[in-house]
Amino acid sequence: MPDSSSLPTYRVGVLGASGYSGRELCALVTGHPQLSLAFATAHTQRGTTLRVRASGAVHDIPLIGPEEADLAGVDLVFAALPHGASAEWVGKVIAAGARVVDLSSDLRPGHGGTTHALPDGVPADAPYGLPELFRAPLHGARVVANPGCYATSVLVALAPLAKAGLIAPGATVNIAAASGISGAGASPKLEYLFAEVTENYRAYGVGNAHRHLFEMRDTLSHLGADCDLLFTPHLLPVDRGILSTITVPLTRPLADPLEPFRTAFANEPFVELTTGLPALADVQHRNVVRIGAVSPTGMRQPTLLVFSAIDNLVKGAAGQAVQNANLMLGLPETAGLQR
Ligand SMILES: NC(=O)C1=CN([C@@H]2O[C@H](COP(=O)(O)OP(=O)(O)OC[C@H]3O[C@@H](n4cnc5c(N)ncnc54)[C@H](OP(=O)(O)O)[C@@H]3O)[C@@H](O)[C@H]2O)C=CC1
Ligand SMILES: CC(=O)N[C@@H](CCC(=O)OP(=O)(O)O)C(=O)O
Repeated sequence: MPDSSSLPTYRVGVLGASGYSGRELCALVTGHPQLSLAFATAHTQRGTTLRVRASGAVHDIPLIGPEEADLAGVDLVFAALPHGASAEWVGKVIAAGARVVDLSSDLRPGHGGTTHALPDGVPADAPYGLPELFRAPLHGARVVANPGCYATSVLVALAPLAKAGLIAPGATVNIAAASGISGAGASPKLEYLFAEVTENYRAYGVGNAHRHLFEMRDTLSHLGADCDLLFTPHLLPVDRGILSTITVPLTRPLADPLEPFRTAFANEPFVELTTGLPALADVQHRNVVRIGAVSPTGMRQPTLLVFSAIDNLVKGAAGQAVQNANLMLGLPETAGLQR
């Protein structure tokens, strides 16, 4: 790895810095050896200050309106804006000549199931920023679609099985995933208030109604899987983290349930395998996917249970966005990221 003092420094901006992903991005950028934060924007919270901790110090960052941001004066912009609002700003960043990582679903495969036309100049086929599966197109890319948080946890867990032809054709892969409340964004909605979520646990988006199914299906079929997905997200009363429990009907039994993952991820800095079971506490504040697998007994159909844990705000959002930015800018992929 090159000595970081010999690498250039890049100016970056964060759109949506007052949101949960945006705050995490500001902290990561502030602590990154090769990135310098040129601007951070907010919508209703413009004019206020964001306090982040990075490199052992507290930093106060002024939040400006997005219209005031000098898009042409930066090398790269992170767009951490709501779906729908994001594509318009991605178009403005591209027109200003900067690179952009979009954290919303607007540019992802299947566009989160929406049919809205993208603004002029915004590519409908931006590289999907899941480096562990599709690294090559990210090197030097100008626009990258950062994956959804659930999709990251599920796709990293299923890709090795899909690529090895291990998922039984025509079978249903059952995904039960639980997310911390920060996954819903800094929303003032009643259903996310403390008194509603604490001491509680419930499913939502049931019946394959969640927008992440589009990017999961698209990606898995691209990797050669021919299966149905049954995806049921749940709301867990913790701040951050996603645990996905995935039941996979196999084409053949596996002597070592982790073998496909050891082969696929031998050299991946941000994938961890465990012979035990991954837990949220293992991954919070870290840019990792932690995977465990078990072969259940008493099944007629060969089956694998895969468990995948991530921090939704780090590997599921801001950390993955910085990992993508590192690749886009030609920096070491791990620069500025906690493993
Ligand atoms: N939370 C998560 O775990 C993940 C989120 N994502 C995606 O990242 C994006 C950001 O998510 P998250 O951080 O949760 O969202 P938040 O709701 O927490 O934050 C949204 C941000 O966008 C700003 N904003 C809202 N509307 C507009 C607008 N019309 N124009 C300009 N700025 C606006 C808000 O400003 P203000 O607060 O000042 O009003 C805020 O800074 C979303 O697309 C989300 O789906 C992706 C993966 C995981
Ligand atoms: C708990 C919770 O509500 N989570 C969000 C997922 C957030 C995310 O990663 O996805 P997007 O970038 O596609 O919004 C949800 O289910 O909509």
